[in-house]
Amino acid sequence: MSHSRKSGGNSGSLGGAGRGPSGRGGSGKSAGRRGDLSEHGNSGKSAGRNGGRANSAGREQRNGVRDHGAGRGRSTAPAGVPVAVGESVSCEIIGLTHDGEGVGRVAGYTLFVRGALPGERVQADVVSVGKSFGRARMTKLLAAGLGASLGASEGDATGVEEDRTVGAIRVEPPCPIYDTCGGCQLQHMDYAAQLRWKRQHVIDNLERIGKLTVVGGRSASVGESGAAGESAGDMVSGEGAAASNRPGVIVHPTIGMDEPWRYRNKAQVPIGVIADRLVGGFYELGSNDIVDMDACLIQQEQNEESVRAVKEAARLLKLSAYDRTTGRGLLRHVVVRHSRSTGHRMVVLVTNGRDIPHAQELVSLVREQVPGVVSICQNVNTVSTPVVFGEETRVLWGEEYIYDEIDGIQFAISPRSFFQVNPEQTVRLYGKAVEYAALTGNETVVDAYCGAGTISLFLARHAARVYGVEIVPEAIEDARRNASLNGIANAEFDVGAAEVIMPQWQREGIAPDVIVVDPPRKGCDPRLLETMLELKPERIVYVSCNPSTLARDLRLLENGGYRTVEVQPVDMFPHTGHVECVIGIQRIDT
Ligand SMILES: C[S@@+](CC[C@H](N)C(=O)[O-])C[C@H]1O[C@@H](n2cnc3c(N)ncnc32)[C@H](O)[C@@H]1O
Repeated sequence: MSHSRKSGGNSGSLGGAGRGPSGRGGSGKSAGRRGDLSEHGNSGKSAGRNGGRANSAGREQRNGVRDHGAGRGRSTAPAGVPVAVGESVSCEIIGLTHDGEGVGRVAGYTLFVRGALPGERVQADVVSVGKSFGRARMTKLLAAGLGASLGASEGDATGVEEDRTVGAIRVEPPCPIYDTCGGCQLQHMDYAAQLRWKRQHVIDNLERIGKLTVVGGRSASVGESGAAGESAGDMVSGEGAAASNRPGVIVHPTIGMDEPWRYRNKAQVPIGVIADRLVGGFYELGSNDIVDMDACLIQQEQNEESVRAVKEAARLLKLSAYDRTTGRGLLRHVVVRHSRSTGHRMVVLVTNGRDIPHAQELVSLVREQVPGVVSICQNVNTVSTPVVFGEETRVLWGEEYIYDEIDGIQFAISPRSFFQVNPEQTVRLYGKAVEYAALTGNETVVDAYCGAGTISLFLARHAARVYGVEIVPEAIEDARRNASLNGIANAEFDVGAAEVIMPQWQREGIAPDVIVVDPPRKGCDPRLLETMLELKPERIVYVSCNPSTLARDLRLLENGGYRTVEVQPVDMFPHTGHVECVIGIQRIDT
């Protein structure tokens, strides 16, 4: 197909780009080891993980343990709510939210219980109550949860068989700071159970929000939308729901990792001050306080080493740390990347201002202490915002990017480019995307939300032509560089919002046979979905990091003449509540 085209569209910040464990929320290890029914309740540890700062009332009244309905809870509850703040209740846990809170029921009222797992019965202190749900923190495990509560087992390709697992699902989290760090949410859950829960979480969203019929699925029993505030359910009408003459959607077992630790190739570490000392680690669960941390079990060791080196150098040179409350201080974040395939490392200092005192000494110290470092960059961010990166990036020493390789394709990655953080699982994720695209070599393919062109280049090996669109200009520069680096001539890229660029392409006569979308957590823009329906590609492949927005978008596609054929969850972020999947979607009249 020939056409003339111009680049255009917005240049965006990376604010909406990030995904993966960024980590608020979490679950506690308060209630102890696998199979241990009663020993570990009421430990001081549980407080850090469970109620955050809002739970002092619960703590004060912990001795007033009682089953729901009797006792001395304070009557702060709205009318008709059967529990009160400070009350200790016993409840059954019937589900798990995406941020790792157990979903409990007390007399029909929903309590989100931090630290509790599906199938367990727990004692919990109520820390807040609202009209439709409340929050509690677990103080004691009363009865263990069994794997059967999580839906079908792994190894069951269709989801039709029932799970036969009866083992307890609670394990001792190996991380020593799991109680306080907000990075992981599921370390206290057996890994096989995590994989089953992730699949079930996808099914629940497809059924509840997408109104899809899933082979072997069950109706979602409890909505999480009220708590999470990010469910897409409200945006979907019941119209066109679950057309009964269509075959059900197959949701495959989650593809997990053989060794689900030390997988992250990128760390993004906030810097702050505790007792006049520069610290860096993660935000404490439910707060803006930074936990100083040198080791993280889901990070590649090389990243820990790089962050440690920067912190030590900054302390030695007496660089100031950014104070979020006053807006003063220099060093805001340290972002590091490591490539297992090339051994290359990148260090990015995100600073509140351009001038770095002793910049050359800093660079020398980092180079001495970080083997394999090929790129030391500075990104300037002077705005009071939770977004990590500012608009200006410059090289302090070495290259502008590092190289990585996935399945024989080389990638140059610059500081602000999105690049999947779990390289081992990325091969599986992209492999599925290519499989569901079912390319013969003759197709025109669009890759919307293409980042640094990663999926595009995988697709280009099997397609006639690939068009990628992405909102971050540097990522598109990377994508173009990556195409030429690999001698791939049949992929081209435009900068801009996919919902703006796609209609332009449509006017220019580009008619894709297959469209791949891989949006950020908020899902696809409605204008993009509309354009996709007008373009009528034979197949759509949706890569999603958020089952609720995925389900919302699938409903719109189904109403527009498409059928969701199969869903493959891939565990990109073990021990966190994040769930990634690839979806094969077919135009009904094909
Ligand atoms: C989940 S990432 C996927 C990147 C890529 N497919 C990959 O696997 O590396 C989502 C990407 O969408 C980009 N993005 C966010 N909003 C966008 C928009 N409206 N139009 C185009 N790209 C957008 C982000 O910058 C980010 O690179």
